[in-house]
Amino acid sequence: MESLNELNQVLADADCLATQTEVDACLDRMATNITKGLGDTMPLILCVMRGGIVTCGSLLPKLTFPLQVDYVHASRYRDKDRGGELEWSVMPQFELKGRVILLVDDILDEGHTLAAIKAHCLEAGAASVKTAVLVDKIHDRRSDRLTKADYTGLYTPDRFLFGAGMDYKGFWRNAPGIYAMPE
Ligand SMILES: O=P(O)(O)OC[C@H]1O[C@H](OP(=O)(O)OP(=O)(O)O)[C@H](O)[C@@H]1O
Ligand code: HPA
Repeated sequence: MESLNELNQVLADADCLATQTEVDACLDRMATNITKGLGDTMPLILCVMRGGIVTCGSLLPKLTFPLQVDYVHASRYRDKDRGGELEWSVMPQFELKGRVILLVDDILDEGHTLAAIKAHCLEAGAASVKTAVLVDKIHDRRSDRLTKADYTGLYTPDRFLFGAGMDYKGFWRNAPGIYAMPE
């Protein structure tokens, strides 16, 4: 386990790529576009735990139309900075058949996580599955199963990020804004 000093130093040494004010502006834009696209579909919002909790929790009060909320828990990084096999811990509990679904996550990195969850929802009979991410990381390792999200907050360079739901070794999901580890 990292020490308190080490974790405080991580934040102090990191580069802030987006302040909380900038993140909030991105969330406002996303909410406007989601409302335009899904406002009359009574969608089921699926929060992708754990990273999606901050983006989803921040977006929900900005979506002023009827919707339902559930979550999935799937992880492929755990506390590491490289992705592995996707491990599902919790499947959605709501019936997915016939539903318009919006998957909400913190980051689209290589794309395997959202691609797999989207495929699961479609196999379960969802009418359509859209994706919303706060961050899209720019690089050439993106899975061709999901090259871009339907709703994106902002784009970042290919650096290890934390804050706004994204973790550094399990910590700092709560950091206000988006931070990159020093290069
Ligand atoms: O596009 P990908 O390369 O698949 O990576 C994106 C996923 O990685 C992170 O989850 P992680 O596996 O770290 O679990 P967490 O949500 O518990 O942090 C993040 O929250 C996304 O769900
Ligand atoms: O850059 C990242 N930071 C934290 N979690 C992540 N999951 C995928 N990419 C990242």
